[in-house]
Amino acid sequence: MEYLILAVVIAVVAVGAIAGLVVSGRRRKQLPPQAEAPVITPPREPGIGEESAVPTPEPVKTVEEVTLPPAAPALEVPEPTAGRLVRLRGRLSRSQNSLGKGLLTLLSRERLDEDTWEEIEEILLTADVGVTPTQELVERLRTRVKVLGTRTPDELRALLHEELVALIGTEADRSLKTAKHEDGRPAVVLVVGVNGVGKTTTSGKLGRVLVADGRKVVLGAADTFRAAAADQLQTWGERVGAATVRGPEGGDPASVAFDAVKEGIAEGADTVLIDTAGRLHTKTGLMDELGKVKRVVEKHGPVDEVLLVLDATTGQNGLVQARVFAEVVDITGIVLTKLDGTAKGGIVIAVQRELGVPVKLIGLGEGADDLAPFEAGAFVDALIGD
Ligand SMILES: Nc1nc2c(ncn2[C@@H]2O[C@H](COP(=O)(O)OP(=O)(O)OP(=O)(O)O)[C@@H](O)[C@H]2O)c(=O)[nH]1
Repeated sequence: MEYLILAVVIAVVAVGAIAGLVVSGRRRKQLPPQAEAPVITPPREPGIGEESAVPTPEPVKTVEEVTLPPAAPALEVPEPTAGRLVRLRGRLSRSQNSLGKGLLTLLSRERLDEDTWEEIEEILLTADVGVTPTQELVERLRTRVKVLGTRTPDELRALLHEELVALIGTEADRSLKTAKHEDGRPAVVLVVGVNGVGKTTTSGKLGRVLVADGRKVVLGAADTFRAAAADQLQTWGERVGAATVRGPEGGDPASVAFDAVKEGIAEGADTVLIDTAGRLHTKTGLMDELGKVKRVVEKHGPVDEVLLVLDATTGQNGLVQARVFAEVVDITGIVLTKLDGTAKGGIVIAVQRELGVPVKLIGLGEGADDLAPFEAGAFVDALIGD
């Protein structure tokens, strides 16, 4: 009996074991196939010239509202300077009517008696030609008209043209020294004159003339008397992409001028154009201050041009001012402004005679490009017509 019980137990255990093996085999079959092991490639060694650090992904940026600065205004392209006087010749109409046409009418009279010559003289003096040049011109015209005998209008025009051009002079060097020096230093131009003659406007217009001629320009606002003058100059500069150096209102003009040249050197500019004051905050005289500005600027090197701005409408007053300025600084050229608003075009002749310095530029209006290089022939053409 005991054997029987033992046999039954063994049989049960055996059956249980077999059943367990079958079930576990089935289960094993149901397992999903093992996923393939990922291939891990070691990071590539950086090549020559590549970044050694492993690039980290850019942090994700969130969208955020920003106010963009207003777009810079487009730079203006100034008109070329060549031929400006011809383009602006109509602006000389007041001088043309009273000086040019007046002279031609008188010279065309059948009989040129003493009274007529006196009238001719009167016209020249009224147009501010000046006493000595007037006498010289009348003398030459008298002689040449006598030689000519009968006169056609064309002959008279040619004669007057020739004599006026000779009086203005064609020998003087009217070019502006605005090219960079060989050592890389920029040319320095000082713009001087009493207040209200148009210095700041002229500096701005001249900046445009230079930009039109391909120069890189830095402007110096050394007129620290009038804050608006510095603003005005800066606006002129911004229109054509020229930087402006300025100081505090009432500051030292010489120090602004010095800094402007320093900036011009640092920027590799061709020309530094310095607008000076016509009035001062300090008790120092205008002329003392101007002398100081020039001396301080010359610590960088000699000044290349000193342009005296004169208002053509002020006539003989302008000549008095010119003399005073000439004593303090060596004027190298004259700018006659507001010739569009006067019949006194003859001032060109008088002022050159007075100072022995050529008129280099003339202002013929308030427009940005209404400043023209002066040419004797084109000027006389405009006065007496072709
Ligand atoms: N019609 C005419 N007006 C001009 C000419 N040049 C300058 N002006 C005007 O003259 C006025 C005086 O010019 P500014 O440049 O401010 O004179 P400024 O000499 O710098 O004066 P301060 O800064 O006070 O010393 C302005 O209204 C200019 O527009 C010109 O050629 N023709």
